[in-house]
Amino acid sequence: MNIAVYCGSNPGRNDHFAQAARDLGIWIAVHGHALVYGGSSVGLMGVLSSNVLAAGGNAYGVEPRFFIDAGVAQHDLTELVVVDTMSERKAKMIELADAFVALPGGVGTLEEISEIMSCVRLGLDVGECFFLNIDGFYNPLIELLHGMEQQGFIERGDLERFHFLESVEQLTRCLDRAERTPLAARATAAELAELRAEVSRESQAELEAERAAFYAPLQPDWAGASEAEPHQ
Ligand SMILES: C/C(=C\CNc1ncnc2c1ncn2[C@@H]1O[C@H](COP(=O)(O)O)[C@@H](O)[C@H]1O)CO
Repeated sequence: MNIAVYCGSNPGRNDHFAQAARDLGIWIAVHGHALVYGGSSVGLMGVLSSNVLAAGGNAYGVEPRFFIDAGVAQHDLTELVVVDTMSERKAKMIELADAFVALPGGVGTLEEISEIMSCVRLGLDVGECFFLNIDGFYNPLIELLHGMEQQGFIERGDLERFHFLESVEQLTRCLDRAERTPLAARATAAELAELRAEVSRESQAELEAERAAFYAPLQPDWAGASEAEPHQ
């Protein structure tokens, strides 16, 4: 599956964000998926893509020419698709991807995932829309969406199609399930809540083992330094 990930061009101030980008990148590679992303080497985008590549996965960048000229494109991508405008980039990423994930980020991330939310709401069947809500980063957006529903701007059914997950473990379970489920029969938020409850210590241990196996051949000092406390 081609997984589009939108995230900050800055790393943010919470180390859990980079840890999540790293874990998601490794998971994408180890599980034979491909990353579709904005193509930059900076911030969380850089952490994510470099970990996909380092773990032997495929990463497709879609980068406007002016960012390449500014020197922020990631090196050694599987393919760098060069476009002229930000609008072209968004359209190309939608064309290439089967599922869409927003990690923490700034207004660029919000703009990109908002287009996906809008497509999902209009029933355009672009693919499922996930938010990685690390340490409650997206809680204000959840609140805003509920406010929109209460004020009659969106329907409860719309809300249920935007999936907010609290950890990489929960997200990857849902991505696995999205891959196996025909678009028309994909999960509602209630079903995903049930699935979240099922996420066991075993799946966390599995991810930890994958990460440990990946880092084992590397320098022990920076492998250790990169292992922050697991987040939940
Ligand atoms: C290259 C310049 C400044 C460095 N800033 C960025 N570099 C690369 N990509 C960026 C930059 N700023 C925004 N983006 C794009 O927006 C999305 C994420 O943005 P967010 O606002 O950080 O969430 C992502 O698609 C980036 O491509 C000087 O021109």
